[in-house]
Amino acid sequence: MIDPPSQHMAHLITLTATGFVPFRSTKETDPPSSFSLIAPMLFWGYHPMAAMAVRAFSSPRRRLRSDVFLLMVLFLVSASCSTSEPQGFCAVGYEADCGLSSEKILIKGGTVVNAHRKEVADVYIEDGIVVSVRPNIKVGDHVKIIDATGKYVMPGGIDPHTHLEMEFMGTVTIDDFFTGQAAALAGGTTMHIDFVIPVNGNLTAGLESYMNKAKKAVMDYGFHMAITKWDEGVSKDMELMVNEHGINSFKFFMAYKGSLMISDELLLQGLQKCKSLGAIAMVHAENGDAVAEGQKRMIDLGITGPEGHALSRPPVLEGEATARAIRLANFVNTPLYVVHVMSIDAMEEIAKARKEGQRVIGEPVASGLILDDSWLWHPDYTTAAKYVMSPPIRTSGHDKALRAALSTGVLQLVGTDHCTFNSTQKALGSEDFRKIPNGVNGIEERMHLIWDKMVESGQMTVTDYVRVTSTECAKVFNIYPRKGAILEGSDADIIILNPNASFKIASASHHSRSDTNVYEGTTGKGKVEATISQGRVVYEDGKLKVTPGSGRYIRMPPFGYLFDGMEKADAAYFASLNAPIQRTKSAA
Ligand SMILES: NC(=O)NCCC(=O)O
Ligand SMILES: [Zn+2]
Repeated sequence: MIDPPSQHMAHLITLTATGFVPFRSTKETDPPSSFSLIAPMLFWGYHPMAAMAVRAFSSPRRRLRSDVFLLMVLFLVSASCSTSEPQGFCAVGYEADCGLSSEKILIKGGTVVNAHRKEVADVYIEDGIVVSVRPNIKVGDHVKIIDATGKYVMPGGIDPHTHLEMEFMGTVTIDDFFTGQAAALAGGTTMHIDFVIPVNGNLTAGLESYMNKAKKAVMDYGFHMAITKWDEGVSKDMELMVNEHGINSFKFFMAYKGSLMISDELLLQGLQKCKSLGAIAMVHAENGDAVAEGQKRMIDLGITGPEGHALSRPPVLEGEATARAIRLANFVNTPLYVVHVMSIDAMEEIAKARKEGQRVIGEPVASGLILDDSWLWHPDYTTAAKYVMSPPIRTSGHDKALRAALSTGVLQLVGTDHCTFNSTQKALGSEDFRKIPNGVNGIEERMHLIWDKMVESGQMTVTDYVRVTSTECAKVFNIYPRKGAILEGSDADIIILNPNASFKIASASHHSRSDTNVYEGTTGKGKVEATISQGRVVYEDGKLKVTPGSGRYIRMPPFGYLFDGMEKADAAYFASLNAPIQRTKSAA
């Protein structure tokens, strides 16, 4: 658990976690700039003391007390370190080089896997880019050699669905762009796409706020944007987001009545706007009005615990909203992306639409593929509450059906919806399940869980694993083959996975700031042993080496492959109308 809200805190965590003296910049007199972020290279191996220290700052009350202590320590630490705050961020298109030293790396003898093929080959990396992929590459001195014999060399995972430092249900998700991304890297994910939540409906203010949050980023990231209200300003701002700010997807919440939920009328406006901009419309598909009724029903029945969450929003409400969104997208003739598909009901609506030729993407998440809802009935509140997310984790059987749909191409890519709250935050709903902050962890666990459950079990090929964890996301959001592939010219975001090693998940050793983990105690085969991000080894031998501020904002251009040929379908539609009919005016 590490999350410095500032560079100063990063120094402190380095001290606490490893006992190292913080790296002291030789450029202390330089003016504040993003370069100052490069100084503290955080060597972050797991250490029980670090875990204790981090956990000690988890609960809001303890945090307040410890913040005073931290401020004192920070004052002392900052006296000997650069005091510069991060300025700006490494944005693709603005700065070619963020000033980080590049590494030359040769990964030797592994099985290199892309979504389209696997081959035994070497991979040579220079300046953050894959330079060559072929057998027997010879290199000179000063090249770091990594022996990957017997291991898989794959594109780093891309998580299409995260919520870092999100204000939600009266609190803020506990992982921010530092801890959340560090956790991601430790688990083999090298890029994620987070959701910008507008400020009072204002998109520009929302983006500014998230750009600030992301200043401490340690890996590449992109943004989707939520749409929570509709007027001329929002419509114009959507144009700005796409054409100026590199956002090519907008999310519409059909649930969370009274906060994020939008009406069908707004959804329709939004779908039309997305189509005109070449942006992907995404939906959280649950019938929010019916959920509110279901919640009232449970409370009237005296069901106030976490089980009430699942009982109040059954699969039929997810299926209904999914079907509605699909039909509206069909009416508009624009692609639709359904986030966190949690039930057979929703999955079957997607299957039906795809069979009929509609461009619908279905994203299951790790929790829905792996877990079942029996946890919500656990007698211990803290245990039960950590499984509360929306749509809910379903009864046993939905998970298996979703895995089958993923392996057969009915669903296309896997996210996490990493939206983590610690047990103190989850306790906000101890008297009323409606107040339990919705969300579970997953950003660190996804790559391991999907490997073990899908590949190790024999249900999915290794190439399909790469497709669902990385390549398809890069393609849908139009950043392939820069991301999602190990090809000459691709970004060197790479993992090395040992299929014979094992993993064990535990809150005591994970890198999230949370004190709980919904996969607590889970073991499996297939271990990410090294993560390379932007051409630098950031995770190796169980240790993280991350640099706050080194994460780059990845712009995602509009009109990705899902829009190819859409205009022909539009033309066919107009031709089919057989209208208007020329009528003569009747004499009467
Ligand atoms: N899924 C969830 O429970 N929390 C995050 C917000 C959302 O994606 O609905
Ligand atoms: Zn959602």
